[in-house]
Amino acid sequence: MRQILTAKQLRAAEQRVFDAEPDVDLMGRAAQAVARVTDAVVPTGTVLVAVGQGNNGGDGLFAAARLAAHRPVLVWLAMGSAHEAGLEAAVVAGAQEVDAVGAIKALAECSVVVDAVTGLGSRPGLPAEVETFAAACQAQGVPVVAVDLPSGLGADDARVHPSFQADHTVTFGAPKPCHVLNPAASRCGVLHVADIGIDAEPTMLRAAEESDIAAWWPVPGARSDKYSRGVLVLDTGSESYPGAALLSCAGALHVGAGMVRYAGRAPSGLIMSRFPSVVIGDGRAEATVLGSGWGDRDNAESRVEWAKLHQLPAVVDADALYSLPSGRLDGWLLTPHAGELARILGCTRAHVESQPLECVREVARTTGAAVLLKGATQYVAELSGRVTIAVPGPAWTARAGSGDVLAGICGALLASGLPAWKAGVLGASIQAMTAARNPGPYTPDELSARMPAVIAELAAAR
Ligand SMILES: NC(=O)C1=CN([C@@H]2O[C@H](COP(=O)(O)OP(=O)(O)OC[C@H]3O[C@@H](n4cnc5c(N)ncnc54)[C@H](O)[C@@H]3O)[C@@H](O)[C@H]2O)[C@@H](O)CC1
Repeated sequence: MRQILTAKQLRAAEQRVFDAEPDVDLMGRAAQAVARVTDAVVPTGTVLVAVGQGNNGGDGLFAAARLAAHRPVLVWLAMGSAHEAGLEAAVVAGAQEVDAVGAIKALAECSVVVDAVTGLGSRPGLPAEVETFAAACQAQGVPVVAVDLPSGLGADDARVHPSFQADHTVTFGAPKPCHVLNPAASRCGVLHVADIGIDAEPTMLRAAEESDIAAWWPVPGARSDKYSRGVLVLDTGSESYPGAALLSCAGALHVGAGMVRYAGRAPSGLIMSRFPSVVIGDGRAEATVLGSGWGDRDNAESRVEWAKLHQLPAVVDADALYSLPSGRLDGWLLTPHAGELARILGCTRAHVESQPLECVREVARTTGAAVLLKGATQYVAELSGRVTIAVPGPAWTARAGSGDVLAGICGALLASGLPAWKAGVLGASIQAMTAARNPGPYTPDELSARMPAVIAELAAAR
């Protein structure tokens, strides 16, 4: 599990290191990591280091000094002044200074640019000259290694602003929100988290890794049976949208539900012809899935209320999200995408996309349910405000039907006895991981059929 630290938290962690060891050279360690990644990404040719006036520029200058020992290095003091000791070290090592015009001209011969204009202290956006330079790097296809974060982004911000588009970003101690929240994360390229001796303490924002998914996956044991593995009732699909019923069955069955009952309105013959192990009708169950493919169902409220009355943990998806019963929904998992979350909150989709953490936490706080916000980055918020980001995957899954499969997956995991937040994180992650291992435009049901192999791989790795 990776802890994600805000700029303030990282600075506090840094201060603890300085308090314990006042002479520690964190900047030297940061510079070493930047130089190492730069050499690994583009081993030869001229390096152009764009430098700002703060400590991020200092990292860049000490990295320039290291690089100048074995390859040509140019430095551009983009904000006029710069970290004095860093500049001296770079010049002594042989780095050549260029001005703004020289920096743009030099791009034609450079093999890599190091962006050390701003880091943790970054205000969003760039001065015009730097913005022109950043655009020129991209237009000319010169690879960019960003120090801590692509200058122009805000460390704690999901939004994009005029910024560098990095191919690689070297950050220190722990990822910051901009490295994991989209769309900002899409400006970071490959993220390298360098250990410079700063410890990341547990925070309210963290990112799950494949090892977590392997450790948490509910693998049956010698004494397991269909009931102990969990019975799931699917109330999904409708006459208008029978496909959603099939897709939720596919999701639930392919991640190992002990038993799936189908109690929705799609024709039972259709379900049986595709999934003969499904039992038709209500009955004993440990969890239910509501809403996928309901369309404009007339008794939506009463069906959702029914689950609450029977204290049946529910995955609430799609249209059922607008029929939530009053009171706390402890143990439930809501699975909205950004548009659905916006409708629940009464705000715009753009607002949800620019403030995903705040929005997903708000719905978890007001309902008591865990909330899985689906999208390019998938967040699971709990009542406590803790947010776990699921393992990311490729955009191949961004298509109709993926959400129906995901609801079935999460339902099976909920029925197995997992807490709702964990069912959400595991469900979103297994779909993403399966897509990553099977790149291509597989349909959501085809992809679900490949999940058992991924789950077997995870189980074998424990
Ligand atoms: N905090 C830590 O634990 C460590 C920090 N280090 C480095 O220090 C950095 C933080 O240093 P600082 O606090 O000096 O902050 P920055 O170096 O990020 O930037 C602060 C300076 O940039 C200017 N600035 C802010 N936004 C700007 C913008 N959009 N365009 C142009 N100029 C802008 C500010 O006026 C200020 O002078 C980190 O990102 C990292 O690179 C490392 O040396 C190692 C450890």
